[in-house]
Amino acid sequence: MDSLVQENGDSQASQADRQKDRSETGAAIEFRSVTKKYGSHTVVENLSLTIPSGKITVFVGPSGCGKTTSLRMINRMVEHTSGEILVKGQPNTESSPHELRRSIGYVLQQAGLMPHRKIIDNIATVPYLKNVPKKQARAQAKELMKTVGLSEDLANRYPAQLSGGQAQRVGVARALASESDIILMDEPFSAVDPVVRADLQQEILRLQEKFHRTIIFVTHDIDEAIQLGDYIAVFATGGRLAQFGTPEEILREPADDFVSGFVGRDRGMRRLTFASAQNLPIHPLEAQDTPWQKWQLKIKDGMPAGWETEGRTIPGGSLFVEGGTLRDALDSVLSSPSGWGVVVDRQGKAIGLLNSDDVLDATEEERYRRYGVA
Ligand SMILES: Nc1ncnc2c1ncn2[C@@H]1O[C@H](COP(=O)(O)OP(=O)(O)OP(=O)(O)O)[C@@H](O)[C@H]1O
Repeated sequence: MDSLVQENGDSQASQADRQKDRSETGAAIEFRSVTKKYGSHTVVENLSLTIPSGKITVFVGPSGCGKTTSLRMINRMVEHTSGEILVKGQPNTESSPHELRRSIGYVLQQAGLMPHRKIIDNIATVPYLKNVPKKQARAQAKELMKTVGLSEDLANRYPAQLSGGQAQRVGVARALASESDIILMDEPFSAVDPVVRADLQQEILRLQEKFHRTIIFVTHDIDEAIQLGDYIAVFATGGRLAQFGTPEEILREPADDFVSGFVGRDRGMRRLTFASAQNLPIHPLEAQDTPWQKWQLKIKDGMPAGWETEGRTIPGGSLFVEGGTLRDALDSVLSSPSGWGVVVDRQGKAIGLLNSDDVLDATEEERYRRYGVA
């Protein structure tokens, strides 16, 4: 298993500890020296990787680096050339591709819904195949529609009558209906616009808190990987696993130039995603409300409604939802026209203000805590 976290600069001891943790929580899937070739072309090279149960593991990397191939080898949609893939401890070659596909949920980029079947029947596909009585399967599918935030009114529509985001929710509901504890997701949100995508990402995190499935999620977007992954496997061109670790580990200590290039120049900003903003002082809303200040926060029905200056109202910046990260806090002060970040509660009501000096000091403290030097 040395290649699991190869070259990532961690001490051998901490690698061993992490590996131990994974085996204690149970490995859902294990790739053992797996290679995939098409003719003489190697698309996945000697992949060794342990995917822990009940967590989201993201495969990320540039186009053509073998992420989808690696995902598909799990349920034998693609057969590996050499090595071994264990699914819950059993070599996947011991089950037929047919069995594997029924027992492992799969969500595709275009949701992969059957166009001539109603939404409810699309969701109930696997239960039908398993001979669950139709009435029961449909009742369960309706429940799942609620779970993934879809209105029951959509049950009798056809896939072409849904938006991209709704179709993806149906895809997720269908994967949950299979009651599989392993779900493969291949770029499921790449075809929807950024706002819907952010909603769907939140939905996955919410569902995961409830269901604790083993999710393997493919994306080429490092931000999506950081947002969703408990663990991230970074693939490099040529089907090589460049690094495996938590998002924080990968941002803090990229294993090589390829990984550091891939995680990007603004990885310092991304790292703030893992720093809590809980110690930041929240100033009262009145703090900026002084005659000598140019800006005044407008509030309507308790919600922030922009900043007023010299008789003009200017839309506010991003809001800092209480309990957010240091990255959210920094964004709220940088994007606010007044330089004050607006703190809201979970219902969106304005409850206070962040001061930019406090936030910048906190980013310095975070660096100090991490590296031990100012
Ligand atoms: N059936 C096939 N026959 C030959 N080559 C293939 C086949 N399927 C995939 N490949 C090649 O294998 C490599 C890896 O493809 P794969 O789809 O796994 O990459 P990926 O990292 O998922 O890329 P993307 O993000 O673009 O989907 C690519 O060079 C691709 O052209």
